[in-house]
Amino acid sequence: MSDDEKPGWFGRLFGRKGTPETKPAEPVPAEDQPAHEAAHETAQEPTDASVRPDPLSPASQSEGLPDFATAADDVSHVPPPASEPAPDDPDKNRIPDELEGADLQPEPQPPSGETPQPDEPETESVAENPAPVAAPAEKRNWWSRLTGDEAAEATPAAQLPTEVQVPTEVQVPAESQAPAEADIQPVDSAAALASDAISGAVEGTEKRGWWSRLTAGMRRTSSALSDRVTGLFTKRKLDATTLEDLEDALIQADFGVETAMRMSEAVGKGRYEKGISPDEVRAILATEIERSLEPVAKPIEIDSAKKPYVILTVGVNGAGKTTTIGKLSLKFKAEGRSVMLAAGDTFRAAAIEQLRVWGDRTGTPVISREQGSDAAGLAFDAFKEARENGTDVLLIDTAGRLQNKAGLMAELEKIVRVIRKLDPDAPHATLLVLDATVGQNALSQVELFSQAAPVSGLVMTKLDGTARGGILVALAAKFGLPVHFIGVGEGVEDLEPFAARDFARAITGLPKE
Ligand SMILES: Nc1nc2c(ncn2[C@@H]2O[C@H](COP(=O)(O)OP(=O)(O)OP(=O)(O)O)[C@@H](O)[C@H]2O)c(=O)[nH]1
Repeated sequence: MSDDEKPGWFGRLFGRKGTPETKPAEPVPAEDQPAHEAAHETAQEPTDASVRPDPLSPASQSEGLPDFATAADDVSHVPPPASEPAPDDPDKNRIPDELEGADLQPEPQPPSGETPQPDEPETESVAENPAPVAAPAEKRNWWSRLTGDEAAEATPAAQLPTEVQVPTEVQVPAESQAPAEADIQPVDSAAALASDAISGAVEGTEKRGWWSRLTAGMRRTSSALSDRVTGLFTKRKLDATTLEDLEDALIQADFGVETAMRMSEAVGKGRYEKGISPDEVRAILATEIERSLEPVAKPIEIDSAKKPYVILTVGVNGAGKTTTIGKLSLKFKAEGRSVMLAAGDTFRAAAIEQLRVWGDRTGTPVISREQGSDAAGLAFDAFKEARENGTDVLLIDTAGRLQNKAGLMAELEKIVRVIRKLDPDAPHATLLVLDATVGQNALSQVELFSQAAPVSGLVMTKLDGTARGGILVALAAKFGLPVHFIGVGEGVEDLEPFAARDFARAITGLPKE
């Protein structure tokens, strides 16, 4: 069979040759979307269809399958956003009246002691030089502590099939507040989470370089891919069947149909009926992957003329937003920048707690309010305070939300509208945090989050929890959005700026150049 006759993935699926993949859709800027007037939202969530963009053809073979995230049950009771605040009231260091109490109505979790005063937001400033973190008596990973399973090494996500992976949610009672002292021991799951991530770095218990972390983190994907390549190309001449099998292996690793076809064609070019070694194939794949990723591997650039440089983080539940903010705050501080955190995930007590602990441990001020406060108002006040303090970077956390829930996405639009009352260019960066273990669902997350917020870059977490790390290449091919950071573990050193060559070599199992 010649090159031309070789059917692609769809061709083999439907018995046709070379069916082209659906043309990628451009992410839609929030400004181009009809304004969701939050006050007009009803408590009833619209159906998926009402928020999907223009009927797109399936972007992948997994589209149309159940959304992995719809199994989550912690968002259905979030009420719609309400009206906007008055931005022209500069002296109020609290939620503007128009916003006060009008937004999230979480499940009641009354604190055990005093009732927080809505007009006096809890604003925590932590000393710039935190005490060293105490060594935990026994270092176990988060999942094993949560489950009590000593043997558990893999993350929960790593143990579930892609389609049903719903990130672990741990509800922490509101009364579990983090003490202000810097030498605290974790008092709850959220605190433990942040504490573990930081303590690994502070104590230097795992002093490994990034390449070692990256290759270890990518091992599930690289082993699966490498094994297939070895199996396919050892002592075999290259023919159409071998290339089809390679294409299938690449699709299984979530590279996307179009990219998989392009990569297998690159391997086959001029080599039909000749021998090719597995290492040569890996090298060709690595070159193709690097070529795809090079244009999107862009570091985040903090414009120091903007004080603060406002970074909004968005994403679905459990994608790793809060953890990423904690890790980024350490990086920015290490660069000599002053940082402030805004606990805009006002929906989940554990998330507020988690960010406070990150703040305590990294010596970063955290603006937080009681659970259920209005997130847009909090973001507005944090921005104002950071500006008054001359803070370099303000990182705003937001509640996890499913990309197909219109009410929650409208709330995100509201946060953006509200902070733009202080600076029309804000947020200066909007990072969409994507959990690699969700596979092809990440494509729809990019599309739909881009409609609610001006997504300017991606952070991909949990590449260590999946054998389908090729999704990053599929995302690059489809959207071309900058990839700023990738995460390969829970530790603070497991998030690093994205480098195309390193990633390409790690995912194909090649040594560092
Ligand atoms: N294995 C692994 N786990 C990660 C990574 N990044 C984050 N996590 C874990 O993912 C879990 C969820 O992270 P969070 O930061 O709480 O996620 P979130 O997006 O803020 O969650 P919500 O508040 O529910 O929206 C935590 O257990 C993190 O430690 C990563 O790169 N690898």
